[in-house]
Amino acid sequence: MRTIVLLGSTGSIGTQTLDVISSRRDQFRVVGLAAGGGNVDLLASQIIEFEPEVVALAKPAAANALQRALYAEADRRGWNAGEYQLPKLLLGPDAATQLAAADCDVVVNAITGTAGLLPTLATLEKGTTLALANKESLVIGGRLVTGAARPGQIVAVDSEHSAFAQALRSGRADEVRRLILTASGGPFRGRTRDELVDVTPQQAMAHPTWDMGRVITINSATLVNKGLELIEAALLYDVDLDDVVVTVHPQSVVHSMVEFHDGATIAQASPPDMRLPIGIALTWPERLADASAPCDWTTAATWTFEPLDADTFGAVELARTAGKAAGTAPAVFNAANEALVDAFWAGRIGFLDITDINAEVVAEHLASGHVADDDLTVDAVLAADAWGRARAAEIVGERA
Ligand SMILES: NC(=O)C1=CN([C@@H]2O[C@H](COP(=O)(O)OP(=O)(O)OC[C@H]3O[C@@H](n4cnc5c(N)ncnc54)[C@H](OP(=O)(O)O)[C@@H]3O)[C@@H](O)[C@H]2O)C=CC1
Ligand SMILES: CC(=O)[C@@H](O)[C@H](O)COP(=O)(O)O
Ligand SMILES: [Mn+2]
Repeated sequence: MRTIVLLGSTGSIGTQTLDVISSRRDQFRVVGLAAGGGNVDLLASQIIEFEPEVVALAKPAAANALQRALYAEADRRGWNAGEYQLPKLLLGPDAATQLAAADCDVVVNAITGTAGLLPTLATLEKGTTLALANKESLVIGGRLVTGAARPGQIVAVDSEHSAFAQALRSGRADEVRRLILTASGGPFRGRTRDELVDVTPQQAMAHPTWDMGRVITINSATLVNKGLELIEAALLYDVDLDDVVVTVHPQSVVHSMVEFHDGATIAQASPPDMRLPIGIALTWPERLADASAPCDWTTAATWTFEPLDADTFGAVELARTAGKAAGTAPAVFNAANEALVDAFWAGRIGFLDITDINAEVVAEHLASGHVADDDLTVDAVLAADAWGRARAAEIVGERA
């Protein structure tokens, strides 16, 4: 029986993780759940269903609503008031970080954005296996995160990085030549810059193959997600950023590949379903039987690969620049992006501005204020994060 703490339980990865667990109660027990507080009804039903001992809520103001939702849910199930025991509640912005340090076998970090950094570090410090969906914490924390982890302590949930881990089992580290990172290309694959000027958030949300949370879906449309994943791959598997190449594979069946020095390429293929990488992350190094359906080899299928249009989708090369600069540069890249995605969502900037303004912000940071890897601290990362957000918002304001 593996005990699980799930951070970000009400989101896309969070709900799919609980879906994996719900039919395997003999293998997993949920001991803690954390959420932001944006969906207390869903959190309440998860609490009743999985009976965690502790629940963390980032917004203290949502606590009363959660308690009301819990009693309403218990009532709906016909339980008497005395039959229902409230779990211990942790409240506030540090609640998920406190929960990450609880006793358990695996912490799944499925929070979105920078808010995942301190929970990631708390999990590693405690010595617990970290099933990492929150790529942002690794990207912005860089060597602070990898340096805090013992070998194998971080297990990737991200589909491409799970694919790398699976393919890497085919050879020794010194036999690896390159990592081939697949990208769906997003909803705007094949379009020119001119054709992207007026696209709307709703169009950007129409991902061709995956149903995901808002930020990662917009990031897939700009290819910022692939930029974050490039840095994530280099950090997780200790390869040079120039040895991670992106190829566009619109079907999202080949989840990534490893090229070895004899010319062999090993790919991991399965229909796009996050329950496979979530399942293997919960049980790593073993596979979780029947986590998802395999490919259907009885019907015709075509898998295509094409080069990335880096002129139209500049985010990957911008990420490579930030990743090579390392230190606080990836934190600024990520923070500016989070602010710019919000601005795009609110209709204050256009789609192309997301990457164009981010490039300005990163360039300014590299010219002044950049803290190098050797001097990196958590405070420096958080300060760079705050600066990146503020500077991006300022430029948005100047353009309004
Ligand atoms: N969705 C996917 O298929 C994939 C996602 N990922 C990565 O996984 C992470 C999660 O993505 P996704 O599930 O799509 O995102 P969602 O937006 O769907 O979910 C985010 C979750 O985080 C919670 N949350 C937000 N802030 C806090 C906080 N301060 N403390 C605790 N919980 C918080 C939200 O709670 P609430 O809304 O209730 O307030 C919600 O449960 C991201 O880093 C993403 O890049 C990686 C690969 C695939
Ligand atoms: C499912 C997953 O891992 C996402 O990160 C996915 O990769 C997004 O697809 P894109 O390739 O469009 O960014
Ligand atoms: Mn991914």
